[in-house]
Amino acid sequence: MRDFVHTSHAQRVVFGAGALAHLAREIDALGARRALVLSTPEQRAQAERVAAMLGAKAAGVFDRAVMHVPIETAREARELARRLDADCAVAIGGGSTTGLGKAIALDSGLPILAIPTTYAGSEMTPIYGLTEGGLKKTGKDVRVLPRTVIYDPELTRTLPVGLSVTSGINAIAHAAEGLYAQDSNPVMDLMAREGIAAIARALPAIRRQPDAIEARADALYGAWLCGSVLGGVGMALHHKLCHTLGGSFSLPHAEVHAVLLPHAVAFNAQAAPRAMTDIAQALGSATAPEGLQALARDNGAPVALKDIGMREADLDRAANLAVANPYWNPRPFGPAERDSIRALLQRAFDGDAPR
Ligand SMILES: NC(=O)C1=CN([C@@H]2O[C@H](COP(=O)(O)OP(=O)(O)OC[C@H]3O[C@@H](n4cnc5c(N)ncnc54)[C@H](OP(=O)(O)O)[C@@H]3O)[C@@H](O)[C@H]2O)C=CC1
Ligand SMILES: O=C(O)/C=C\C(=O)CC(=O)O
Repeated sequence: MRDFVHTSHAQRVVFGAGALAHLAREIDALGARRALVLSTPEQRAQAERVAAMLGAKAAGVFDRAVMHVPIETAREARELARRLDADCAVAIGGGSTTGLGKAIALDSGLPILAIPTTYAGSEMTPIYGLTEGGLKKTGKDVRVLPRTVIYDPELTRTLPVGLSVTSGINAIAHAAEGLYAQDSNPVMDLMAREGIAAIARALPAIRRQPDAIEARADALYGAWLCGSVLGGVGMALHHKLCHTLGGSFSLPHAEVHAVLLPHAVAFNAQAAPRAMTDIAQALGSATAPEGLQALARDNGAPVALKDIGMREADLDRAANLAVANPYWNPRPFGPAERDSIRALLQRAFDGDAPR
């Protein structure tokens, strides 16, 4: 048994088909009076339904959430929360909406109740992202950690199959990197293995029948576990590459995770053999990188950066950016490994097998 330190986060999780019905009870349990409901513009109708469920406890709806939380949007939402005298925020949607809630909490300490409708996992982490002047910055602050999370698989039935698959792999990425994180521990490892296995069995079932509630529940359960791993331990090479390509080249978040994960894991294979065994076993595959690429390909997700908007001419700059300020990784990837990272990105660009 390794020595380890584990910090538990205080969060309340309400899980189950139809769990949204407990929303008003959960607002009371938070000790809040007036909730600002957050959503993307496209999910406004759903946010209004949530506000209607809250009745007098709803302070209003702010429907401007977009990916990567532009600072201007965060400021507008903070100001509205102040003007409406909201004492909590309800974020219903994917990681973009949760991220907006976090931006409000970072400034004001307002408690967040998150109702995730994708598998991104942000609701379980104290990590926030903010984009200012075209640059995305991430940080950690326990104030942004949602206090309550309502996981209702009914709300994910409408998530398109393509997004379900890439978002599920986004969640798996948290667990995979958690297994080789510098500060990994046996509790996080358990959650990571179980989370990967739950999502790996859910995605083919969702592809066959997108509104199958059992499969949707499995995927959301997996997202909870994998998100908890991201919230509990550090990120490594894979997340660094995704943040570089998402933040500086505007590639779509979940898709970039789906394409890069097999390649980042292959890069780390020799440095993290125990994690490789765990990932492969959870996927039921011969090796971790093969299993991850097969999970994407067999379920119709993209496997090449060239298919999700990356320009080959930008690969050099992407490699430079990624190695300039590296995250800890079991196999270091600073400026001295720049050519290996450039080669990894080329394989991911072409959709080659990971190695
Ligand atoms: N801080 C953290 O710990 C983490 C942060 N993130 C951040 O979260 C963002 C990505 O999150 P992600 O969830 O992938 O992206 P979004 O929240 O942008 O959601 C992706 C898409 O899913 C659609 N959608 C969401 N729920 C449903 C549903 N139930 N039915 C139909 N469509 C739905 C949205 O549609 P529409 O636009 O119509 O609403 C949107 O187009 C990034 O900014 C990333 O950095 C991700 C993981 C962890
Ligand atoms: O890459 C991820 O899925 C995890 C973390 C982030 O996206 C950080 C953020 O909130 O921008």
